Formats: sequence, C-alpha cells, structure tokens
Amino acid sequence: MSQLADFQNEIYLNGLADVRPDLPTDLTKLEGLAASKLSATSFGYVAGSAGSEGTARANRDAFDRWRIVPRMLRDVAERDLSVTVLGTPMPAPVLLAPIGVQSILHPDGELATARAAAATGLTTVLSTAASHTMEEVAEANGPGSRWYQLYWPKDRDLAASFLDRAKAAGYTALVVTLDTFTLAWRPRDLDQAYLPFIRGIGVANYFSDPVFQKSVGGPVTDANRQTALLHWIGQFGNPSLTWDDLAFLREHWDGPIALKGIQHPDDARRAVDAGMDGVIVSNHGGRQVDGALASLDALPLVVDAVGGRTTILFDSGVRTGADVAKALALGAQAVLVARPYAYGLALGGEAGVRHVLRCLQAELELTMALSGHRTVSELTLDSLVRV
Ligand SMILES: Cc1cc2nc3c(=O)[nH]c(=O)nc-3n(C[C@H](O)[C@H](O)[C@H](O)COP(=O)(O)O)c2cc1C
Ligand SMILES: CCCCC(=O)C(=O)O
Repeated sequence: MSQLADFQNEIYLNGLADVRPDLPTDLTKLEGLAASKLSATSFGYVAGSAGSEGTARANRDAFDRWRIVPRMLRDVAERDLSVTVLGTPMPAPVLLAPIGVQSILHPDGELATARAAAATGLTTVLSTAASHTMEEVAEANGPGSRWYQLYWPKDRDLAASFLDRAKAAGYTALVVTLDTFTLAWRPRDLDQAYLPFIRGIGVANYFSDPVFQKSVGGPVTDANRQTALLHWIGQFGNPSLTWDDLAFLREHWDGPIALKGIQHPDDARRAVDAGMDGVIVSNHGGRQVDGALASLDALPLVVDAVGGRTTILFDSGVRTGADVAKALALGAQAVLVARPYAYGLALGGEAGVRHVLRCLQAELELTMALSGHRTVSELTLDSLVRV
C-alpha cells in the first residue's frame, strides 16, 4: 500500500476506512470500472434494470431531491453508528443486500462477500439464488452475522427444507422477497439472450437440497442436469401466493421475518397485521417494475403507516454515505446496499467488497458528524429539506 493510502487510512480517517489505492473512494465510479472488467453479459445482468430503466434512474434522482441541513456546535466528538436490527447488533446501519449468482462477478462469489462482511462486522443477507450453498457461505462468514433471503418456491417441502437448513447454518433472520416470483422484462438480458441460471449459476442451494434431489430422482449429475434445470425453472417462484400464505413462514421459522419489496403503505400494514417483524422498502433496484415509484419516495409513506410498530429497512439506489443518512432521516432503521458491493467484488474480490463497505461506513460517519449528528437516532426529518 502506498504511503498516501496509509496516511489516508490511519491518520486522516483515523482507521475508519480500509481504502484500496487501486479503487475509487467515490463509490459512484465503481460501475464504470466494473463495465470494463466484466463480460458484457455479466455486466448487463448486474447493472441492468427493468424496461427503460426509468425506475432505476428515479431511485437515484429521488436522493437528489432531499438535502441534508448541517447543524453546528453540537459536540460530535464521540460518534456511535451502531444499531441493533431484528436482534442483530451492527456497527453501522448498513447491510449487504441479497445478490444471487455472485460467481458471475468473481469466482469466490458469495464466499468472498461473506468474508468481507465478517471482517467489517456488517450483516450479509444470503440469496436463495446464490452460486454457493448456504452451508459453504456460513462457513466463510464464520463468527460474522448472516440473514437468509428466501425465494419462496412452489414446493412447500422445498421451502421448509431451505428454512431448516438456514437455521441450522446460523442464519438468524429471514428476509422473504415478494417482488420477484419471476424475472421482469429486462432488455439488457433479453437482447444478449443471457440468463445465468440456464448455465447452472445460482442453483447451488436447489441442487444440494435433499427435497429438490428427491424430486429429480436423486443427486444432480450430468445425466439428470437438464431435468434438474427444468425442474428449477418450474419451481423457482410462486405467483399464486397471497397474504394468507404467510402463516406458513411463521410455522417454519421461529426467528424474525422481514418482507422485502414493500412499496405501498397498505402492504406494510398487512405485514404488521400478519405478525411479520419488519418490512424492507425496496423496488429491487428498479429491476422488476419499470415505471414504479422511486423506493425513497415510498419510504415516508410506509413510515407514516407503520413507523414505530415494526422494523423498517430500505434499499434501492443507495450509493453514498449521504444516501444512507437521508434514508435513515426519512425513517429507515438501516439500509441495504447491493450494486456497489457487487462491483467491489468484481474489481477486487473480498478486498474489493471490504473497500466498498468501509468507505461507505466512513463516509456516513463523516457526513453525520459534519452535519451535527452523533447517533443514528439523531437523524430525523428535521435533518433534511426537500428541494
Ligand atoms: C445482480 C443482482 C442480483 C440480485 N439478486 C437478488 C436476490 O437473489 N434476492 C433478492 O432479494 N434481491 C436480489 N437483488 C436485489 C437487491 O437485493 C436489492 O434489492 C437491489 O439491488 C437494491 O438496489 P441497488 O442495487 O440500487 O443497491 C439483486 C440485485 C442485483 C443487482
Ligand atoms: C431469479 C432471480 C434471482 C436474482 C435476482 O433477484 C435479480 O436478478 O434481481
């Protein structure tokens, strides 16, 4: 590491960040670098969104309409960004959003991500569509903290098996993604005729599952691989699910449950009524319903409806420390970030993910301190102005 980087990391940033001299500290620049490093198909899958990508743009634009109003002389010498969310203590209110198929970004995929999360103390949310099994990822995450994200398959026994395995492997909270029972109209992938799953990426948790294997006549080998892939396609999502089905989750998971993909205040109310422990206000990074509202615009509506009655998390469009501060001020207890760490993974493996997480944390801490906030709870609507 260069002397300048040592100076930045250890003296100027007081050990806050873990800046890699070969990666940008402005995290909005990662996408451009990842575009040159990845294949056109992999990059298109990750960077792409639904339709005209208008909702993905709206997610970003919404952050610009809120501005932080710095306050002075508030003694911010001691700062504490820690929070506890759904029973999990975290050094900062930032989680690694579930991202499937991470081996298209780096051969170590979710294993590298889990190691980076453990190194920073932040919580990683593992996707059902991961390229490594949940047991392998748990081992890589070691003493770190991890949640499990369920893509709820049609076969109830398979869903129950996923939950049992996640529990046994030390995943402490369950995130149930509701907005992606099938992939949306995604022109970048359609135009490149690309789908990672067809190449057998993102099916590790299915192919390793005893219930899945029983359905395809035994362990997946070259002989039944095609059958297994077709079975996966049929199983992956269930468009018939309704609110009544949530009782199944409660029966099979005794830890906290958060519903991901909530945008309407009535849906947030229903989640609370159904006994869920939290909601994640998310539009899947604009990857599902093009034309949908910006996730940040949905956040205050959900906070109005259920704030104080449940845990509210947020994602879609978070790129900087200031973005995190704005979402927290609007009422989220923590945020999830996806594409920035995906690009970090592509550019530098585990160290690249660590770079992104530590930069985001450091930038958040400096933003909060310089605008007069010592703790996350001090960020309120009063910290912002809408322009
Ligand atoms: C390549 C990619 C794969 C994703 N895979 C999953 C997934 O398996 N499960 C899930 O719940 N969300 C998935 N998401 C959505 C993210 O968890 C998150 O909601 C969204 O990307 C947040 O927006 P951001 O990318 O602007 O941070 C994926 C997103 C990307 C970009
Ligand atoms: C089959 C969907 C898994 C990945 C995903 O959620 C996404 O690409 O957005």
